[in-house]
Amino acid sequence: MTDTITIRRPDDWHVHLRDGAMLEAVAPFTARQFARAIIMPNLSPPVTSAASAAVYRERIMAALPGGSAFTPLMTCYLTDDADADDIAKGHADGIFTAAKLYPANATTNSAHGVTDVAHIMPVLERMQDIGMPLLVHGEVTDSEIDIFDREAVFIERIMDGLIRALPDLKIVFEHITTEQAVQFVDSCGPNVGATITPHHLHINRNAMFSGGIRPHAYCLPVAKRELHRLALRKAATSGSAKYFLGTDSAPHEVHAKESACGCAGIFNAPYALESYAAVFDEEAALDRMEAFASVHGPNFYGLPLNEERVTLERTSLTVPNSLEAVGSALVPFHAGSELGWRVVQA
Ligand SMILES: NC(=O)N[C@@H](CC(=O)O)C(=O)O
Ligand SMILES: [Zn+2]
Ligand SMILES: [Zn+2]
Repeated sequence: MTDTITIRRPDDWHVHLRDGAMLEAVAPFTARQFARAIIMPNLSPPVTSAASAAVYRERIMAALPGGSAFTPLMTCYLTDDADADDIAKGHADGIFTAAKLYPANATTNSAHGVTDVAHIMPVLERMQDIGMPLLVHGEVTDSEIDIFDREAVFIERIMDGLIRALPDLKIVFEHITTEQAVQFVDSCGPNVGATITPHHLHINRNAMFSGGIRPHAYCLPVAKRELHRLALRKAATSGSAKYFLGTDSAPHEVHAKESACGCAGIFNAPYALESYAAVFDEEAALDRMEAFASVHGPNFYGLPLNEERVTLERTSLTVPNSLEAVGSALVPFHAGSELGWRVVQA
C-alpha cells in the first residue's frame, strides 16, 4: 500500500478568494497548497475591467503570508456590455488569464452576468482569435427548469451552439456535476476541458438532507444523484487531459450559510488536496493524481508546470468543526470528519 505520494505542486483552476477581511482569512489556505490559482471575479461589484483586476491582484498579494510564492491568475467577469478591446489588452498585458461567463443570476454575485450569449459574441470571437480561455458557469437560469437539470439543459441550449459557432475557442466547463457534462466534454476537441471540485467527487445530493437540512453541503451547481458523482470520479481519475483540479472553494460567513435563505458555496480550501487524495486513493488511482492536479491544467492554459513538489502521507486527520477567521468562523468541507491523507510538506 502506498503510504506517501509526492507530486508536482498543484494549481487550483477555480477559486473564490473574496475581498477584505474574508480574503485575508482564506487566501493563506489556498497559497499553502497551490502554486497558482484562477481567481474568480464575482466580487461585489464584479471585476469587469483590466484596471480593477490589477488592483484586486494587489490586494490578494497583500493578503498572502510573507514569503509566499503564490501567483493569482486573474479573470474578467463578462457582462452584456463587455469591452473586447479592454479584455484583449488586459490579456496581452498579462493581467487577464481568462474571462468568465456567468449566466445572469445563475449563482452568487452573478446579477451582472450575461443575459444572452448573443450579446457577447464579438468578445468571444476576439478571445478565440487571441487564444484566451472562456470559463463557464454552465447552468440555465430558467426557473421552470428543475434545479437538478440546469446543467444538462445548459449543454443543449448554450454549449452545443457555442462550440459550433466558435470551434477553436478554448472553453473550460467549470465545476461539472453531471454525466451529461462528462459526455459533452469527452465529445469535444482538446480546446474544451473541465474542472471538477472535491465536493462533487465526495457527495451526492443526499448529503444536503442527511438527518436534516445541511447548508454546508449546498453549492451551485447543486450536487446531483449518485450516478453523476460516479461519472465525475471516473472522469477525474481517467487520466484524460481534459479534466483538471478546480476546488471552487467558495467561503461564506456562517450566518450567511446557516440561514432561512442560505448562500451557495462550499469552503474546501483548507483540506483540498487531502480531499482529492482520498478520492484518488479510493479509486485506486493515486498514480493519476499528479496529472489531474498539476499537469492537465497548466497544459490546457499553456503555462509551465510547477517544479516544486508537495508530499502527502496516509494518516488519520480530523477536520475541525470550524476554523477561526477574521471576525467570524468558517465551516470547512468535511467538518468533523476523518480524512485519510495529510499534506506533510507544502
Ligand atoms: N459555487 C458556489 O456555490 N458558489 C460560488 C459561485 C459559483 O462558483 O457558482 C460563490 O461565489 O459563492
Ligand atoms: Zn459557478
Ligand atoms: Zn465558483
